[in-house]
Amino acid sequence: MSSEPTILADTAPLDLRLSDDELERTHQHILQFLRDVVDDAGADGAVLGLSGGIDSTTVAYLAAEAFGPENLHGLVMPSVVNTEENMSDAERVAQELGIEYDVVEIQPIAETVFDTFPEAADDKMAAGNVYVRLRGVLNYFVANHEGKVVLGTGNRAEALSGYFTKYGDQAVDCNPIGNLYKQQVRQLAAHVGVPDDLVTKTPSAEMWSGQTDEEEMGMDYDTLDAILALHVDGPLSKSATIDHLGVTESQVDRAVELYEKSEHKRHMPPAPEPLDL
Ligand SMILES: Nc1ncnc2c1ncn2[C@@H]1O[C@H](COP(=O)(O)OP(=O)(O)OC[C@H]2O[C@@H]([n+]3cccc(C(=O)O)c3)[C@H](O)[C@@H]2O)[C@@H](O)[C@H]1O
Ligand SMILES: Nc1ncnc2c1ncn2[C@@H]1O[C@H](COP(=O)(O)OP(=O)(O)OP(=O)(O)O)[C@@H](O)[C@H]1O
Ligand SMILES: [Mg+2]
Repeated sequence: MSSEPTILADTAPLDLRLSDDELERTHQHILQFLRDVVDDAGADGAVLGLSGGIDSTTVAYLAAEAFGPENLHGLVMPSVVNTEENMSDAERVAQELGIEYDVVEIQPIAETVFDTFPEAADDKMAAGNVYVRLRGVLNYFVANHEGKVVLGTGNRAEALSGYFTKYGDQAVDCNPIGNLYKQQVRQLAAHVGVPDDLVTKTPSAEMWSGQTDEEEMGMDYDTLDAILALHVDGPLSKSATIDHLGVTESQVDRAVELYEKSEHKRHMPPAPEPLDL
């Protein structure tokens, strides 16, 4: 007997989208969250990296609304792995919102790092993580100097699947959209006025040329969101999840694998238990 569900195989993935009322309440809740983060830190606004992708664009729109565009500083940080389209979209976002922004070419900095261990530089994952971590260094360089906090752009699907670089794009002071699954981020993006072409753009971590999140993770975000929400983050068993969503066993296994392998990224680094000395 095949383990592939037949009756439910063509059903749409679980729709996690919020109602209009829920969406607006979420919007206001995040605005208040952002104001509280800045106030509690006694900060003079915030810094964030702008990639031209939906997550950073949505956070930029929310932050500009929460505490004013004059208090937001965007950093666009291109290297050889970024497309010109994404980098010009990132600048377009900053210009549209009227926020201060700088374009910082990080390729020369990355080359200095790569020269230290040339064999590691040929490892696309290790090298890709260098770009991500360098952006974190620059975000904090500016934040320290300007008395600002660093805004994260991670969403719930990324957090649960560990789809981020440890101490790279994870190195932030708060995650305003951290409770939202990717499909909810898309919904909120449209709600706050993010241009359509950015809402529908294919998600990419851009750690190497041509990378797409969905190809690397092995499924589209709607499917990943749904498996995470129902099974990893929710009450359904594996077989019930397969039946309910019409997904394959290997897709559920893959989502669980991503979750379990990244457990270490969701905790402070452990130290040995205190000894009874
Ligand atoms: N069990 C364990 N306990 C404690 N530490 C453990 C560990 N396993 C690995 N580690 C440590 O973690 C390191 C691996 O983690 P890490 O350095 O993060 O690297 P890794 O998880 O291998 O790669 C990052 C992943 O996140 C994706 N990403 C990154 C950045 C942005 C985005 C995006 O969506 O924009 C996506 C990227 O495409 C890739 O799939 C190991 O080298 C080791 O130091
Ligand atoms: N070239 C870049 N310049 C500045 N910041 C960047 C750049 N690339 C990535 N980032 C930062 O790293 C974050 C994580 O990247 P990620 O790809 O997950 O988000 P995104 O690009 O905003 O959206 P999407 O996931 O849809 O591509 C970005 O939101 C952004 O803050
Ligand atoms: Mg991206």
